[in-house]
Amino acid sequence: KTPAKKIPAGNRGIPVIGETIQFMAAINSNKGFYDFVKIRRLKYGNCFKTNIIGQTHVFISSTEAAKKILSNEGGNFTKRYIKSIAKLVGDQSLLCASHQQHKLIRSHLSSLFSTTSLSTMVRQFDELTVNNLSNWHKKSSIIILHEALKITLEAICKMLMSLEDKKELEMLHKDIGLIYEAMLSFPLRLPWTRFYKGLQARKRIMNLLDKILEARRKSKEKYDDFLDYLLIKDDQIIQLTNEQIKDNILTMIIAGQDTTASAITWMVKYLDDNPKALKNLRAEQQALQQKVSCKAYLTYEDLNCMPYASKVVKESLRMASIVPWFPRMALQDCEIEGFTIKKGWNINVDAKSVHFDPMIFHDPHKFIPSRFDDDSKPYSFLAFGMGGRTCLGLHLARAMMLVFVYRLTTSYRWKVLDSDESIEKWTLFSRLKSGCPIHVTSIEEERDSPNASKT
Ligand code: HEM
Repeated sequence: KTPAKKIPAGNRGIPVIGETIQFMAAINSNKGFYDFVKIRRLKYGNCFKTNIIGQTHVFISSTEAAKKILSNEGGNFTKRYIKSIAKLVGDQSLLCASHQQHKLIRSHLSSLFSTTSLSTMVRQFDELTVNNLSNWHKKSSIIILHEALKITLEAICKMLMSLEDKKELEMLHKDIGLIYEAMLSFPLRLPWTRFYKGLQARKRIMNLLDKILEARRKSKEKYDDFLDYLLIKDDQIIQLTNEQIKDNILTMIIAGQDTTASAITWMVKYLDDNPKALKNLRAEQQALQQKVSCKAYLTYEDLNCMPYASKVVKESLRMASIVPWFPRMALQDCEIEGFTIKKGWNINVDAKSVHFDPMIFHDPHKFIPSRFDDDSKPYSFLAFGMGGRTCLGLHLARAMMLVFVYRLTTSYRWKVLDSDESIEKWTLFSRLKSGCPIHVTSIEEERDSPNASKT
């Protein structure tokens, strides 16, 4: 006899409103919105049910469930974001497009992330990082998050559409910030709401992209960027429409800037907390510096000579779990690990809890890069998702983190000035509220004056 199916436990809250208020309270607290999930998982176990903004949400946390849902072999699930996110990124965005549209857009976009474009990106990102870091020792403090947001945005905009105009970049920076703040807000279009301000910011960005697209279509010049590739006329390939191009350029900025900058910030903090790991890392990076010192900038191949730094990056991503869960919707009634999942329910893969499962990662709250010396269990490292919706920018994100950490560890020693671990409110991706302020001392100056401190 087959065992009876279970309905996930949980509190559906009060009629209509469900647990929306508790969810919003978590977003608005300095523990971050994941706290909503954490509290319920501790109470109900690895699979629980709740109701947010009129919808049933199940959260599930295990490598087996992650495999079943993310590999989606039975075609039981589709990706689904809450309404406010869908409106802000646009309905042609890769994040929200229908299954068929997604296939078409993803195939266009993934061809852009070739080894050749990654090599160009590494060179460009390194140049931006070197310039940005060059005067840090002259300042009393540096907020890592702010600097990382600046360089990741500049790098991504150059890669996508050769946008380098400082004024336009500044405007874009502000508007992308407004969109982030609106992503988790209640979708009310009233002029004083975060959601409305986010939509206005989206409009301004669309106008800028219209201008860039129009100029590009008229231009005879060759740009070596994503936009040029997307506009190439080829009868064999179905072309993307203007709307598809614009929504997906915005999507790549949104998906790439904040995530990578937050990951860099967490990495700097974890290294400051773990002097032994930092010492190992610095030794590796300084040895590499000796080898590559004849070149002005790092190459993509140089990143292969950073085995320890690669594990530092991976461990930082595990602990930070920047995207804590992955939202999907059940397309039909199905069963996962003995639990009944009804058609139309949202089912979220709780990646953060897999990352902190002591049965998978020993001492999960400790920063131990060497844990990745051996291959990890399938579907246990989920920082970039898995399956057909895996992060498109994962190699780029890793490369940016490696370049950044190389430049930081070979140029400076640093001390974090504020150890507050609060999470910033209203952000979709987990961000340190302090932004990780640091004070740096130059390693080069230290060499020149042997009595300088070596903290
Ligand atoms: C450390 C930085 C990053 C992290 C942690 C990250 C994480 C993720 C995760 C977890 C997903 C999948 C979510 C799901 O399955 O529901 C995703 C999707 C995506 N990411 Fe990233 N990402 C990062 C950087 C980037 C960068 C730099 C880009 C591009 C410039 C990018 C572009 C995308 C896109 C386009 C998708 C949607 C793919 C699809 O739905 O087919 N990401 N990312």
